[in-house]
Amino acid sequence: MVDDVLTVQNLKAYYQMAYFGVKREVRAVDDITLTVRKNEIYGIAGESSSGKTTLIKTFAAAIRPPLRIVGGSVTYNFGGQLIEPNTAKKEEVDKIRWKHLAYIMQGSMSVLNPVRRIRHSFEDFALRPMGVAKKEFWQRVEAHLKRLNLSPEVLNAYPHELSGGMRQRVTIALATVCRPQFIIADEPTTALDVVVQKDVLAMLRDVQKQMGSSVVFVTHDMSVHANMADRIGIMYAGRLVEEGPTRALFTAPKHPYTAHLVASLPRIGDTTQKPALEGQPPNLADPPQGCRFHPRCPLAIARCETEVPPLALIGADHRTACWRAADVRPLTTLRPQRAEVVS
Ligand SMILES: Nc1ncnc2c1ncn2[C@@H]1O[C@H](COP(=O)(O)OP(=O)(O)OP(=O)(O)O)[C@@H](O)[C@H]1O
Repeated sequence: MVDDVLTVQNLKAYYQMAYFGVKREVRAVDDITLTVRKNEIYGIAGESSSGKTTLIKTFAAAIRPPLRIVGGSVTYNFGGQLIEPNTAKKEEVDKIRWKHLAYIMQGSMSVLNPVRRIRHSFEDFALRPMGVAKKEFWQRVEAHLKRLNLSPEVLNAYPHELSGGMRQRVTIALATVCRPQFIIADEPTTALDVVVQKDVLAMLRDVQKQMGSSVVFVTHDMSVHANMADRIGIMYAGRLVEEGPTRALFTAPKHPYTAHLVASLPRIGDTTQKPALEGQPPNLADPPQGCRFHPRCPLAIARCETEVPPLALIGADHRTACWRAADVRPLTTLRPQRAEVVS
Protein backbone atom coordinates (compact mmCIF):
# COMPACT_ATOMS: atom_id res chain seq x y z
CA MET A 1 0.00 0.00 0.00
CA VAL A 2 1.03 3.57 -0.60
CA ASP A 3 1.25 4.24 3.15
CA ASP A 4 3.58 1.32 3.89
CA VAL A 5 7.02 2.48 5.00
CA LEU A 6 8.35 -0.98 5.87
CA THR A 7 7.45 -4.20 4.06
CA VAL A 8 8.68 -7.51 5.47
CA GLN A 9 8.09 -10.55 3.24
CA ASN A 10 8.47 -14.17 4.39
CA LEU A 11 11.49 -13.21 6.44
CA LYS A 12 13.68 -15.94 7.96
CA ALA A 13 16.64 -15.00 10.16
CA TYR A 14 18.53 -17.82 11.86
CA TYR A 15 21.54 -18.00 14.20
CA GLN A 16 23.79 -20.55 12.49
CA MET A 17 26.55 -22.00 14.61
CA ALA A 18 28.96 -24.93 14.48
CA TYR A 19 30.50 -26.45 17.59
CA PHE A 20 33.23 -29.05 16.95
CA GLY A 21 31.79 -29.68 13.51
CA VAL A 22 28.21 -30.05 14.76
CA LYS A 23 25.87 -27.51 13.19
CA ARG A 24 23.16 -25.82 15.22
CA GLU A 25 20.54 -23.47 13.85
CA VAL A 26 18.29 -21.31 16.02
CA ARG A 27 15.26 -20.26 13.96
CA ALA A 28 14.65 -17.00 15.79
CA VAL A 29 12.60 -15.36 13.01
CA ASP A 30 10.78 -17.90 10.90
CA ASP A 31 8.67 -16.75 7.98
CA ILE A 32 7.37 -13.37 9.08
CA THR A 33 5.34 -11.11 6.80
CA LEU A 34 4.16 -7.70 7.98
CA THR A 35 4.03 -4.03 7.04
CA VAL A 36 4.46 -0.88 9.07
CA ARG A 37 2.61 2.20 7.86
CA LYS A 38 3.39 5.87 7.84
CA ASN A 39 2.60 7.66 11.09
CA GLU A 40 1.79 4.62 13.23
CA ILE A 41 3.21 2.97 16.34
CA TYR A 42 3.55 -0.76 15.77
CA GLY A 43 4.20 -2.76 18.93
CA ILE A 44 5.91 -6.15 18.92
CA ALA A 45 5.02 -8.29 21.92
CA GLY A 46 5.85 -11.79 23.12
CA GLU A 47 7.65 -13.53 25.94
CA SER A 48 11.42 -13.65 26.35
CA SER A 49 13.28 -15.47 23.53
CA SER A 50 10.33 -15.28 21.13
CA GLY A 51 12.53 -13.47 18.57
CA LYS A 52 11.49 -9.83 19.06
CA THR A 53 15.00 -8.38 19.22
CA THR A 54 16.19 -10.55 16.34
CA LEU A 55 13.30 -9.33 14.19
CA ILE A 56 14.04 -5.67 14.77
CA LYS A 57 17.76 -6.23 14.19
CA THR A 58 16.73 -7.16 10.65
CA PHE A 59 14.80 -3.86 10.40
CA ALA A 60 17.78 -1.89 11.69
CA ALA A 61 20.44 -3.46 9.42
CA ALA A 62 22.09 -4.77 12.57
CA ILE A 63 22.65 -8.36 11.40
CA ARG A 64 25.97 -9.81 12.57
CA PRO A 65 27.17 -13.44 12.48
CA PRO A 66 26.10 -15.94 13.66
CA LEU A 67 22.76 -14.32 12.69
CA ARG A 68 21.98 -14.64 8.99
CA ILE A 69 19.01 -13.85 6.80
CA VAL A 70 18.22 -17.14 5.11
CA GLY A 71 15.06 -16.10 3.26
CA GLY A 72 12.65 -13.28 2.51
CA SER A 73 13.17 -9.54 2.49
CA VAL A 74 12.97 -6.28 4.43
CA THR A 75 12.28 -3.20 2.31
CA TYR A 76 11.81 0.45 3.25
CA ASN A 77 10.04 3.02 1.15
CA PHE A 78 11.35 6.43 2.14
CA GLY A 79 9.27 8.82 0.02
CA GLY A 80 9.56 6.65 -3.09
CA GLN A 81 13.19 5.64 -2.46
CA LEU A 82 13.22 1.86 -1.93
CA ILE A 83 16.02 0.35 0.12
CA GLU A 84 16.69 -3.16 1.41
CA PRO A 85 18.96 -2.48 4.40
CA ASN A 86 20.31 -6.02 4.68
CA THR A 87 21.45 -6.33 1.08
CA ALA A 88 22.25 -2.70 0.22
CA LYS A 89 25.87 -1.49 0.16
CA LYS A 90 27.18 -0.18 3.47
CA GLU A 91 27.42 3.37 2.07
CA GLU A 92 23.74 3.25 1.10
CA VAL A 93 22.77 2.11 4.60
CA ASP A 94 24.99 4.77 6.18
CA LYS A 95 23.12 7.37 4.17
CA ILE A 96 19.74 6.42 5.63
CA ARG A 97 20.90 5.77 9.21
CA TRP A 98 20.03 8.65 11.58
CA LYS A 99 18.53 10.67 8.72
CA HIS A 100 15.68 8.25 7.90
CA LEU A 101 16.17 5.37 10.32
CA ALA A 102 16.84 5.57 14.07
CA TYR A 103 17.50 2.54 16.28
CA ILE A 104 17.16 2.92 20.04
CA MET A 105 18.74 -0.33 21.22
CA GLN A 106 18.28 -2.21 24.47
CA GLY A 107 20.59 -0.47 26.97
CA SER A 108 21.07 2.30 24.43
CA MET A 109 22.05 4.80 27.10
CA SER A 110 25.53 3.45 26.46
CA VAL A 111 25.64 5.36 23.14
CA LEU A 112 26.35 8.41 25.30
CA ASN A 113 30.13 8.55 25.73
CA PRO A 114 30.65 8.42 29.52
CA VAL A 115 33.76 10.61 29.53
CA ARG A 116 32.50 13.36 27.24
CA ARG A 117 29.78 15.95 27.61
CA ILE A 118 26.43 15.16 25.93
CA ARG A 119 27.07 17.79 23.24
CA HIS A 120 29.93 15.69 21.85
CA SER A 121 27.61 12.70 21.37
CA PHE A 122 25.22 14.92 19.39
CA GLU A 123 28.09 16.23 17.29
CA ASP A 124 29.60 12.75 16.72
CA PHE A 125 26.36 11.11 15.61
CA ALA A 126 24.14 13.78 14.12
CA LEU A 127 26.24 16.56 12.56
CA ARG A 128 27.18 14.68 9.37
CA PRO A 129 23.78 13.09 8.67
CA MET A 130 22.06 16.44 9.20
CA GLY A 131 24.37 18.01 6.62
CA VAL A 132 24.19 21.64 7.78
CA ALA A 133 26.78 24.12 9.07
CA LYS A 134 27.65 23.95 12.78
CA LYS A 135 25.77 27.09 13.77
CA GLU A 136 22.55 25.87 12.22
CA PHE A 137 23.18 22.38 13.63
CA TRP A 138 23.25 23.68 17.22
CA GLN A 139 20.18 25.84 16.61
CA ARG A 140 18.32 22.77 15.41
CA VAL A 141 19.56 20.62 18.31
CA GLU A 142 18.46 23.20 20.87
CA ALA A 143 15.06 23.67 19.20
CA HIS A 144 14.57 19.89 19.18
CA LEU A 145 15.47 19.59 22.87
CA LYS A 146 13.06 22.39 23.77
CA ARG A 147 10.26 20.80 21.75
CA LEU A 148 10.81 17.69 23.85
CA ASN A 149 10.75 19.71 27.08
CA LEU A 150 14.45 19.21 27.70
CA SER A 151 16.65 22.12 28.65
CA PRO A 152 19.55 22.74 26.23
CA GLU A 153 21.63 22.82 29.45
CA VAL A 154 21.77 19.02 29.27
CA LEU A 155 24.24 19.39 26.42
CA ASN A 156 26.85 20.53 28.94
CA ALA A 157 26.31 17.60 31.30
CA TYR A 158 28.25 14.36 31.48
CA PRO A 159 26.04 11.24 31.26
CA HIS A 160 26.80 10.27 34.89
CA GLU A 161 25.40 13.61 36.08
CA LEU A 162 21.93 12.69 34.75
CA SER A 163 19.37 10.30 36.22
CA GLY A 164 18.58 7.08 34.30
CA GLY A 165 15.27 8.50 33.06
CA MET A 166 16.89 11.75 31.91
CA ARG A 167 19.66 9.82 30.13
CA GLN A 168 17.07 7.78 28.27
CA ARG A 169 15.18 10.94 27.28
CA VAL A 170 18.43 12.46 26.01
CA THR A 171 19.10 9.25 24.06
CA ILE A 172 15.68 9.49 22.40
CA ALA A 173 16.30 13.18 21.61
CA LEU A 174 19.65 12.22 20.06
CA ALA A 175 18.13 9.40 18.00
CA THR A 176 15.41 11.67 16.65
CA VAL A 177 17.21 14.98 16.13
CA CYS A 178 17.58 14.34 12.38
CA ARG A 179 13.80 13.81 12.21
CA PRO A 180 13.92 10.19 11.01
CA GLN A 181 10.89 8.74 9.23
CA PHE A 182 11.30 5.41 10.98
CA ILE A 183 12.18 4.84 14.64
CA ILE A 184 12.97 1.41 16.09
CA ALA A 185 12.95 1.13 19.89
CA ASP A 186 13.89 -2.06 21.75
CA GLU A 187 12.64 -2.14 25.37
CA PRO A 188 13.39 1.59 25.82
CA THR A 189 11.94 1.72 29.32
CA THR A 190 12.76 -1.66 30.84
CA ALA A 191 15.41 -0.44 33.26
CA LEU A 192 13.32 2.48 34.52
CA ASP A 193 10.86 2.72 37.38
CA VAL A 194 7.17 3.10 36.53
CA VAL A 195 6.85 6.88 36.99
CA VAL A 196 9.92 7.62 34.88
CA GLN A 197 8.79 5.02 32.38
CA LYS A 198 5.58 6.98 31.86
CA ASP A 199 7.52 10.18 31.06
CA VAL A 200 9.81 8.44 28.60
CA LEU A 201 6.89 6.77 26.81
CA ALA A 202 4.99 10.05 26.63
CA MET A 203 8.07 11.64 25.11
CA LEU A 204 8.42 8.92 22.49
CA ARG A 205 4.76 9.36 21.58
CA ASP A 206 5.16 13.16 21.34
CA VAL A 207 8.16 12.89 19.11
CA GLN A 208 6.30 10.45 16.84
CA LYS A 209 3.29 12.78 16.62
CA GLN A 210 5.36 15.89 15.96
CA MET A 211 7.29 14.27 13.13
CA GLY A 212 4.61 11.91 11.75
CA SER A 213 7.20 9.11 11.86
CA SER A 214 6.56 5.40 12.10
CA VAL A 215 7.68 3.70 15.30
CA VAL A 216 8.32 -0.01 15.85
CA PHE A 217 8.40 -0.65 19.52
CA VAL A 218 9.42 -3.89 21.26
CA THR A 219 8.53 -4.84 24.79
CA HIS A 220 7.25 -7.93 26.57
CA ASP A 221 5.15 -5.59 28.77
CA MET A 222 1.57 -5.67 27.45
CA SER A 223 0.53 -2.69 29.59
CA VAL A 224 3.05 -0.55 27.72
CA HIS A 225 1.64 -1.78 24.40
CA ALA A 226 -1.88 -0.95 25.58
CA ASN A 227 -0.83 2.65 26.03
CA MET A 228 1.52 3.10 23.12
CA ALA A 229 0.65 1.01 20.11
CA ASP A 230 -1.80 1.62 17.27
CA ARG A 231 -1.31 -1.97 16.11
CA ILE A 232 0.39 -4.91 17.80
CA GLY A 233 2.11 -7.99 16.41
CA ILE A 234 2.31 -10.93 18.81
CA MET A 235 5.35 -13.19 18.43
CA TYR A 236 5.56 -16.75 19.67
CA ALA A 237 8.63 -18.94 19.08
CA GLY A 238 9.93 -17.00 16.08
CA ARG A 239 6.57 -16.56 14.38
CA LEU A 240 3.97 -13.82 14.19
CA VAL A 241 0.87 -15.51 15.60
CA GLU A 242 -1.53 -12.56 15.72
CA GLU A 243 -1.61 -8.96 14.52
CA GLY A 244 -4.29 -6.31 14.79
CA PRO A 245 -5.40 -2.93 16.09
CA THR A 246 -4.58 -2.60 19.80
CA ARG A 247 -8.20 -2.44 20.94
CA ALA A 248 -9.18 -5.53 18.94
CA LEU A 249 -6.29 -7.52 20.37
CA PHE A 250 -7.18 -6.58 23.94
CA THR A 251 -10.93 -6.96 23.68
CA ALA A 252 -11.27 -9.81 21.15
CA PRO A 253 -7.99 -11.74 20.84
CA LYS A 254 -8.18 -14.49 18.23
CA HIS A 255 -5.14 -16.53 19.22
CA PRO A 256 -5.08 -18.48 22.52
CA TYR A 257 -1.58 -17.16 23.27
CA THR A 258 -2.72 -13.53 22.91
CA ALA A 259 -5.75 -14.26 25.09
CA HIS A 260 -3.33 -15.57 27.72
CA LEU A 261 -1.00 -12.53 27.48
CA VAL A 262 -3.93 -10.12 27.84
CA ALA A 263 -5.43 -12.07 30.74
CA SER A 264 -2.16 -12.16 32.67
CA LEU A 265 -2.03 -8.36 32.89
CA PRO A 266 -2.51 -7.12 36.44
CA ARG A 267 -5.59 -4.94 37.02
CA ILE A 268 -6.30 -2.59 39.89
CA GLY A 269 -8.63 -4.22 42.42
CA ASP A 270 -8.52 -7.61 40.69
CA THR A 271 -7.67 -10.35 43.17
CA THR A 272 -8.64 -13.31 41.01
CA GLN A 273 -6.02 -15.92 40.21
CA LYS A 274 -4.46 -15.42 36.77
CA PRO A 275 -4.67 -18.45 34.47
CA ALA A 276 -1.20 -20.00 34.20
CA LEU A 277 0.18 -21.16 30.88
CA GLU A 278 1.35 -24.76 31.18
CA GLY A 279 4.72 -25.87 29.81
CA GLN A 280 7.79 -24.10 28.47
CA PRO A 281 8.39 -22.12 25.26
CA PRO A 282 9.93 -24.40 22.61
CA ASN A 283 13.60 -24.75 21.81
CA LEU A 284 14.05 -22.76 18.59
CA ALA A 285 16.81 -25.13 17.46
CA ASP A 286 14.20 -27.90 17.35
CA PRO A 287 10.73 -26.35 17.33
CA PRO A 288 7.60 -28.54 17.32
CA GLN A 289 5.89 -29.48 14.05
CA GLY A 290 2.61 -27.80 13.14
CA CYS A 291 1.60 -24.82 15.25
CA ARG A 292 4.51 -24.06 17.60
CA PHE A 293 2.07 -23.19 20.36
CA HIS A 294 0.18 -26.48 20.23
CA PRO A 295 2.00 -28.25 23.13
CA ARG A 296 0.81 -25.48 25.48
CA CYS A 297 -2.51 -24.66 23.86
CA PRO A 298 -5.76 -25.39 25.70
CA LEU A 299 -7.63 -25.54 22.36
CA ALA A 300 -5.19 -27.76 20.42
CA ILE A 301 -6.62 -30.46 18.13
CA ALA A 302 -4.83 -33.10 16.04
CA ARG A 303 -4.48 -30.79 13.02
CA CYS A 304 -2.47 -28.29 15.13
CA GLU A 305 0.24 -30.95 15.64
CA THR A 306 0.94 -31.37 11.95
CA GLU A 307 -0.18 -28.33 9.95
CA VAL A 308 1.21 -24.82 10.37
CA PRO A 309 -1.74 -22.40 10.51
CA PRO A 310 -1.25 -19.45 8.12
CA LEU A 311 -1.56 -15.89 9.41
CA ALA A 312 -5.01 -15.28 7.93
CA LEU A 313 -7.16 -12.15 7.81
CA ILE A 314 -10.12 -12.62 10.16
CA GLY A 315 -11.43 -9.06 10.55
CA ALA A 316 -10.63 -5.46 9.69
CA ASP A 317 -6.85 -5.29 9.80
CA HIS A 318 -6.81 -8.33 12.11
CA ARG A 319 -4.79 -11.50 11.29
CA THR A 320 -4.31 -14.64 13.31
CA ALA A 321 -2.50 -17.96 12.83
CA CYS A 322 -4.80 -20.39 14.59
CA TRP A 323 -6.94 -23.29 13.35
CA ARG A 324 -9.30 -22.68 16.27
CA ALA A 325 -9.59 -18.87 15.90
CA ALA A 326 -13.40 -19.02 15.83
CA ASP A 327 -13.37 -20.67 19.28
CA VAL A 328 -10.95 -18.29 21.02
CA ARG A 329 -12.67 -16.24 23.74
CA PRO A 330 -11.12 -13.39 25.73
CA LEU A 331 -10.12 -14.56 29.21
CA THR A 332 -10.59 -11.06 30.60
CA THR A 333 -12.51 -7.84 29.89
CA LEU A 334 -9.45 -5.61 30.08
CA ARG A 335 -9.48 -2.58 27.80
CA PRO A 336 -6.45 -0.53 26.77
CA GLN A 337 -6.29 2.91 28.38
CA ARG A 338 -4.47 5.54 26.38
CA ALA A 339 -4.18 8.00 29.24
CA GLU A 340 -2.07 6.06 31.67
CA VAL A 341 0.32 3.15 31.90
CA VAL A 342 -1.43 0.29 33.69
CA SER A 343 0.91 -1.52 36.02
N1 LIG B 1 23.89 -14.25 19.50
C1 LIG B 1 23.08 -15.31 19.54
N2 LIG B 1 23.52 -16.53 19.25
C2 LIG B 1 22.71 -17.62 19.27
N3 LIG B 1 21.39 -17.57 19.58
C3 LIG B 1 20.87 -16.37 19.90
C4 LIG B 1 21.68 -15.17 19.91
N4 LIG B 1 20.90 -14.12 20.29
C5 LIG B 1 19.66 -14.63 20.51
N5 LIG B 1 19.65 -15.97 20.27
C6 LIG B 1 18.49 -16.87 20.38
O1 LIG B 1 17.48 -16.45 19.47
C7 LIG B 1 16.19 -16.61 20.05
C8 LIG B 1 15.43 -15.31 20.03
O2 LIG B 1 16.11 -14.37 20.85
P1 LIG B 1 15.69 -12.82 20.91
O3 LIG B 1 16.72 -12.11 21.74
O4 LIG B 1 15.45 -12.31 19.54
O5 LIG B 1 14.31 -12.92 21.70
P2 LIG B 1 13.48 -11.74 22.43
O6 LIG B 1 12.05 -12.06 22.21
O7 LIG B 1 13.96 -10.42 21.99
O8 LIG B 1 13.85 -12.01 23.95
P3 LIG B 1 14.07 -10.94 25.15
O9 LIG B 1 12.71 -10.35 25.43
O10 LIG B 1 14.57 -11.79 26.25
O11 LIG B 1 15.05 -9.92 24.65
C9 LIG B 1 16.41 -17.17 21.48
O12 LIG B 1 16.27 -18.58 21.41
C10 LIG B 1 17.85 -16.79 21.76
O13 LIG B 1 18.46 -17.72 22.63
